[in-house]
Amino acid sequence: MSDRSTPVMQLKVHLKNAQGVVYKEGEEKDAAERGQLRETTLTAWFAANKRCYDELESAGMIPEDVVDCRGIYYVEMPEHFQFTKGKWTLRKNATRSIGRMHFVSPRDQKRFALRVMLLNVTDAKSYEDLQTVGGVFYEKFVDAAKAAGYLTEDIFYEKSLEEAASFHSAPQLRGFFVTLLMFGEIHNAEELWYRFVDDFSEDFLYKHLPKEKAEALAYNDLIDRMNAMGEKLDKWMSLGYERIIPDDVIDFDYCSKEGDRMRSTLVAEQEEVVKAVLDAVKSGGGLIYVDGPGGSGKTYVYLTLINILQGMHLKVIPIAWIGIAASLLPHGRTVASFFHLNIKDGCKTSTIHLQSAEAKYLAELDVVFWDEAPMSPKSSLETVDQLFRDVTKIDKPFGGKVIILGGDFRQCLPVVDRKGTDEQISNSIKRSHLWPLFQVYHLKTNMRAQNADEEWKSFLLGVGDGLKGEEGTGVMEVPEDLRCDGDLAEEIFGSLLRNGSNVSEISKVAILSPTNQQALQMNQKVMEMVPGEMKTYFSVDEVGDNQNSHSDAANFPTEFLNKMTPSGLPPHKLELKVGALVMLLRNLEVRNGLCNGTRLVVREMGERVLRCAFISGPNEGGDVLIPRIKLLFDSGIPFVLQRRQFPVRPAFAMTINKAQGQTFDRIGLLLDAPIFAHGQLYVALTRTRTKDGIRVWAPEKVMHNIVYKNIL
Ligand SMILES: Nc1ncnc2c1ncn2[C@@H]1O[C@H](COP(=O)(O)OP(=O)(O)OP(=O)(O)O)[C@@H](O)[C@H]1O
Repeated sequence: MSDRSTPVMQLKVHLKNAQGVVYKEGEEKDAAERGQLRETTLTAWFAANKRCYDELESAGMIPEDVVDCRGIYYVEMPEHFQFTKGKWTLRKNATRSIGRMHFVSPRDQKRFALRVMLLNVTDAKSYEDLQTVGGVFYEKFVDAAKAAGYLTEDIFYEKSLEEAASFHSAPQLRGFFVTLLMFGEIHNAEELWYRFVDDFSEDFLYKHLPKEKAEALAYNDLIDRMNAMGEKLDKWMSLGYERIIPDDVIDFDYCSKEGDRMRSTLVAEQEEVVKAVLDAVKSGGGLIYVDGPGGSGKTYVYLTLINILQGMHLKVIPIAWIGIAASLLPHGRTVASFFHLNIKDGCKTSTIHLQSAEAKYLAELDVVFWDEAPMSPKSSLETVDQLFRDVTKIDKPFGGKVIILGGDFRQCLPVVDRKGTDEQISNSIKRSHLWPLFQVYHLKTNMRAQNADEEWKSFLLGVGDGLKGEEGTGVMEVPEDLRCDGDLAEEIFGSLLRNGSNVSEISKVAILSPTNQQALQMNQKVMEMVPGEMKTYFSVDEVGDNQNSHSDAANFPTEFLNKMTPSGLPPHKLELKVGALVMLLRNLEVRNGLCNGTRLVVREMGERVLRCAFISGPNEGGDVLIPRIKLLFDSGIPFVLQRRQFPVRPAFAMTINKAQGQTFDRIGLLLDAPIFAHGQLYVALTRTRTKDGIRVWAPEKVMHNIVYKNIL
């Protein structure tokens, strides 16, 4: 890191005769000609190399006043020479710079391949030299880079598809391909499509459809899967297949009748919410927050309302902050993907263009249902407010739409990296200037566990409301009948694993802990208890923000990167067994239930593909293929960690935050590090339907109930 104060020099990456120029209107032609004459850092590098070789040929040596850049990479030039007046020259003073090549998106195939060649080739005297590999000239940079073996990613993804195709199921293979496109750096999507087109369209071919129709249907399925994730297939490829709009015609009559039927079953407090929403719709806008602990029927009320409103031909969209909650709603989407929020800037902006089809769709929406709202940062709410004002051109909150937020402030709040309590609270939607505009309705009756032990239910509410635990510290004794004094892994998983219980039984139990580190260790322990052979997958780790020069990357040796397992990333050394439970770490396909947090069981372990099955939910038992993808992590570190690995972690144990939204028959709560954040104890203890399902391991037999009362 001694380079910190070294100046950084940006180096151009442009195709032949495509250097940028500045021009005035009307002078374009002159400017273009001028541009071609002007040397850039790149063309000057070619020229410097050429001069070396010309001198060698004519004089047999390189004179002292000539730049000798033989064996020097383009990005290294500023370390040795200076660039003045369109030429690389000997440095006059001692200041050295670090070179960085301009970032190029992998989707800009030609320039990306050129950049890859520049990273790996020295002594090039021209573009043609870069395009010549092993004496063969390649018309395209992409082909040259492949021939030289620098685009190994393409080969990796091709092999992944080959392996996935052998597991054989066309819809799964299409899902797999979409994941590869979205999370890999694929430069040859079209080529891969044509290579595997028969595998992609096999289900339609099987129905004896003509080949062209079958391919069009498969291609359309890719478009729809991409759209459902808020992405566009034509970013990767745009082929001339006929567009077949999915058949999602709404049966208004059915919705209207179903809405009426469900409404007739509501309890009074639920009916009050329905009435308030219908009034808001009638009066042309309204903001409502539905508060309710788990099981109080929030989702049931949303479903009732969605049916009623669709029966009235209104446009509604259900969204949720976390993927798992979104996948439980009909056509549910995550907030960030639906509104194209920039996660990188903390959701302060959206990338939706006001002239786009998405903007038009938003302007036409009538009602938005936003579940798990307390987990959303206030910036997301404020950005969505502004977005609706912009797309509708109506300067009212949310452009006059009806917005229904729902959730439970007793549960965990938005995660703010490495920040303290104050930041967490100030990041909550309750601290937004929009919050006072929401009318709050409370659902209190637990509709899920109506027959459960009243005393336990009221104990849990006491925990959630911060009435249990010592004032200030939250310390409370672990109730005697919840205590585990022995080995928690053994108590929760021992007999299940020894007796060879089926997946469905094993999936109904879990160990929860406040920190990632404890969960990782516990997973290792339980994985060893699982019968069968262990397979180890090592990740490929790199420093990768595409701006780093060779010297930056060298500051972070691979062994150092390998040791990192930040939360949200799979480990470098991923140990799995057939029958092991794993948790997905990315929203791969929310529409199909593949969300960040979804638990799966491993069925088959290939080299580049895992075949897993859903263990719960509407897809239970269904197979899914998981590829190795590129996962990025840059929070709190001075570089981007790029890890290619299966986006899964063992899921016998998980953090309490990850368990939010899931229900188990039995949990073990591992508290060798104490609970530290708002709502964690409440979330942990409410994951089971009954008290008998809970075992707590805690030193000194105490636990901490942390509740920020000013957020409730
Ligand atoms: N009025 C009702 N009539 C019949 N069943 C109901 C009613 N309200 C809720 N339920 C049922 O109670 C259970 C819990 O309801 P629901 O899932 O909607 O709660 P929730 O508040 O969304 O819970 P969570 O926050 O845990 O997701 C569900 O099985 C639901 O079908």
